[in-house]
Amino acid sequence: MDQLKRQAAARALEDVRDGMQLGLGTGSTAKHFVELLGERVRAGLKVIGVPTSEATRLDAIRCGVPLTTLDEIDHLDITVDGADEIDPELNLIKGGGGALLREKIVAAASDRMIVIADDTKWVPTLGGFPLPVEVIPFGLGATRRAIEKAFAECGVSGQMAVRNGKDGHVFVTDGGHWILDAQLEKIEDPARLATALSAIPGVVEHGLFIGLASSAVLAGGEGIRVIERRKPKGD
Ligand SMILES: O=C(CO)[C@H](O)[C@H](O)COP(=O)(O)O
Repeated sequence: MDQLKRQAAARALEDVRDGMQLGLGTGSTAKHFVELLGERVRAGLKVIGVPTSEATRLDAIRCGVPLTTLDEIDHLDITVDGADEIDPELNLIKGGGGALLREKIVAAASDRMIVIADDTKWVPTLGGFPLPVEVIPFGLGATRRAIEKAFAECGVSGQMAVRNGKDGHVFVTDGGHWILDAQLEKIEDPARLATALSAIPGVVEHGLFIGLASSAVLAGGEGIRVIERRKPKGD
């Protein structure tokens, strides 16, 4: 599986040109991209990156990839990031690694988002992977109830749990927030659910990435498949 992730990362790297400003995703697949990019940088490629997490920032520094911020530059050419699920419209569930907020800010600031994954992430309908919802700890009970109401209005339901870290304590995001993971099984209308969740006070961000991915590079036993989004970015 790790080989497939690296193959997808290598394929995305083929789209990177000298002088590009890149968003650097988070997770085990995106980490391969950062490592391969580092090799190219050491061979003379001139690029600059914006990391989507503290973990990726440290990886990029280790690999020698120069970094900047979205305060210093006004746009990114390409963001390359992984995903937890990808549907045929290239809508995504992200946030398995807890970096969804920065990942979405960076993807939205990019001309193109290339999603890299092994082909087990390709699904007909989103929802098998628990949907991460990043929340402010204050007033969590009220936020939870509002989220459950939004789920009901959007025709989905399922258990929701506060995410714990490997140490058994509550997982705290890079932004200092908590994550609720919702087991929804099938999200028939992800765009509607995304809009409903975004309207709830206390919800900082959610892991539904609608209309952000431009293409997906899927690596599987049969080789690599590149799927281009049919509609323009943002639709
Ligand atoms: O959204 C993410 C982190 O917040 C990751 O991109 C997603 O969890 C996929 O990770 P991996 O490449 O390790 O399977």
